[in-house]
Amino acid sequence: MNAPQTAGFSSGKAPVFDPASARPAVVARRASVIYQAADQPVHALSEVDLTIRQGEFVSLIGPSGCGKTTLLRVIADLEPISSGEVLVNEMSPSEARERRAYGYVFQAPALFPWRTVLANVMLPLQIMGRELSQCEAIAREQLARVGLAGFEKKYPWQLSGGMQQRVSIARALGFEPKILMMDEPFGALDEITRDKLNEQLQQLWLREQRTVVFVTHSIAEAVYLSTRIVVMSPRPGRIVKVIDSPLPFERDLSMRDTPEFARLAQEVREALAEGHH
Ligand SMILES: Nc1ncnc2c1ncn2[C@@H]1O[C@H](COP(=O)(O)OP(=O)(O)OP(=O)(O)O)[C@@H](O)[C@H]1O
Repeated sequence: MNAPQTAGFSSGKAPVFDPASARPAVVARRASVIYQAADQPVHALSEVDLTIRQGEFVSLIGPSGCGKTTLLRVIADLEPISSGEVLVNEMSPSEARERRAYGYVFQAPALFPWRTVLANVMLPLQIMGRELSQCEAIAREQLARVGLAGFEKKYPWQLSGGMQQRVSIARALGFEPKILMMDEPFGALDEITRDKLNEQLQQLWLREQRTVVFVTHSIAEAVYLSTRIVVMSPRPGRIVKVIDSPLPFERDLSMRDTPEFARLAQEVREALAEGHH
């Protein structure tokens, strides 16, 4: 794993995770998921071993059907494992879910069209039983963090796709989850919007030091955002390579033109190709 890179942080800003001392947020040991389909069982995940440390930004990348979403769902207690073990903050995924460890952002923003932007972000906090004024204050703060101050009274359908996705990120961050799970959150967006959101998400991660598990099909996105890239392969769904990023924690989009970025992208591409054989 890489040495912690703290250069460039302004004073008073804590460095992002130190791999040497960070505790494991997620541990999977020989975790398998077999779906019982009508004709034959589907090995969606086969003996996956993976440790994700607190504060890491980990991307899962691989071709369709390699088990990325299944792995995300297993970690978030949305899918049981058939065998093996998964621990989240040293608890079972269901215990972690009860303690509201997760924030989940899906490919489609999944906002309620009849609720305003503010009311959408407030909803999970209200369900948790927080006081209304507190819910509103937190929701306003989270919206400001994703650059949506001033849009509180709008309805989701009055916003662009990228803005809607920022609302769902604000909603997921509202109850301060320890782990942010993101399943291809920007897959449906145009490239320019996607670049902008990638940049904002990277800055958010840098600021908040939250653990992020991120599913993507895009090599460039995985390389730009991640501290570690998990390359997966289908039939059966498995991990073929885990790549530590040598890039510094502070990034901007121009970094994509550097030789280091190109080298890392090439390494991911090769691992994906190997997994296809
Ligand atoms: N509920 C289910 N019942 C049966 N098979 C399933 C179920 N969910 C997923 N699968 C199968 O398990 C495998 C892994 O699916 P999964 O959605 O995790 O892959 P993925 O890598 O996220 O794919 P994509 O990139 O297309 O979203 C696939 O072969 C899929 O068809």
